[in-house]
Amino acid sequence: MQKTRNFAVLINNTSYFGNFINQLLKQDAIKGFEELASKKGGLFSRAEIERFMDEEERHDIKILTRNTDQSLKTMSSGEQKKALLSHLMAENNDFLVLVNPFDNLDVATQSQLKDELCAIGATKTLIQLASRVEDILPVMTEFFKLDGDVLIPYPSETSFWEANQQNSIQFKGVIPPPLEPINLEHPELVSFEGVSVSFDGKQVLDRISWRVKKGDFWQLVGPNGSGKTTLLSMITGDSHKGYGKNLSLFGTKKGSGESVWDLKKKIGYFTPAMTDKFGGYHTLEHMVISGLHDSIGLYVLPTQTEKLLAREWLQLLNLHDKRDYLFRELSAGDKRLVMTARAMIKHPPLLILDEPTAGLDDAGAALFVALVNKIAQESHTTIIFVSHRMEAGLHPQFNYVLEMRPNGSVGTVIQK
Ligand SMILES: Nc1ncnc2c1ncn2[C@@H]1O[C@H](COP(=O)(O)OP(=O)(O)OP(=O)(O)O)[C@@H](O)[C@H]1O
Repeated sequence: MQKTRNFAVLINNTSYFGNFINQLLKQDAIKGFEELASKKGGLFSRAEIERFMDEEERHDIKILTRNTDQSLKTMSSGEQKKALLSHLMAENNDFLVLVNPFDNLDVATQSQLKDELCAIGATKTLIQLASRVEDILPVMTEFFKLDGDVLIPYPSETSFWEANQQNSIQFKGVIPPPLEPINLEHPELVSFEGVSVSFDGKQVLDRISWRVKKGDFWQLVGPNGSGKTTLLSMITGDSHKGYGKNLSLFGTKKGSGESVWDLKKKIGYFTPAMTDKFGGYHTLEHMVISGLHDSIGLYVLPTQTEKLLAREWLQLLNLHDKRDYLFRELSAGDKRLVMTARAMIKHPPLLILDEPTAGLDDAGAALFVALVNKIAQESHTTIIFVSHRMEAGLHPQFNYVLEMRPNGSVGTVIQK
């Protein structure tokens, strides 16, 4: 029997992969992929999950979650991906296009999905678009790179790997200081003491005790569905689950006076979803300055001092030449650097980065990690970095590891 041909397509933050995917799914003939013309394909991607989520929320149409009462939105990333994959398999497609299939997944779920995809790839053609070379499935037989909208074929697997090695990256310059430092009296920013959380009678977190102090650098790690987002949303005030629990933020017991707005002033927050639905018709300069006004995008005239500070940040990020570009014109990697500068410009006591490298290519992730390490070294800001992937090169002082148990996740501190 002839071996199935599977196609790896390396993408980076300047690849126009939307067009390529549309052509594949419209059954057009694409050079190098001719055998797929007139075949039926399915799409396995984050955007597809979001499309189904929209269907549920706006039109009340449950497709991926037909067999459960839970909504797609409240499922963990792993649960959402499983639901999409079984839907695609039931559709009996001839081929599947996978877009960064392992993003947002913890190590164990990644490895399960990897096994499942390799098994599928033995009989069904896979086209894997990958931003990270380490994600490329071992069943791939054909290798391409998508540069802008140009598909570059590699004559062999070896030539592909040789051409795509990574080098380490450094920033030049220092982290610009804040306009007005925010002074905190209390040395402890976050203190969970035996906090448990349940949803619909099912316990998700079991007696969490976690203390985060001034200047700490933490990585929060845990499998999909272990409760990382739930923990973070109690800190940022986006979940009411923290009230009535033994949780103190910046020295004040949650629910005893401080408004969510007061809390948000002390926290810089970034997660890639923040800009997914954002039009981005603001210049880079205004985006960075907007962090001083707690908005995304600037809706007031900036002062000269604010402009000077934004200039320093953009110079550090090597984006000063693009200061008048619109945010939407940037690559995904550059957008995240700008959003981090925006979150960091006032040097908040706490900076939370929720899966900030998901979907970035190797170069983009390495640059992002270098910026976070630099912020940790050169500022007094406490960092909580959430990521499933042990980012090569990230230097946290501690890991807070959530481990799933039948009665909810328990947490362990690991000093690095
Ligand atoms: N509002 C909600 N209603 C019902 N269940 C919920 C709700 N929010 C979260 N859950 C459930 O709680 C568990 C923990 O979810 P959470 O999103 O905090 O995990 P996570 O570690 O952030 O996952 P991931 O890494 O996939 O994002 C999951 O089983 C999820 O389905």
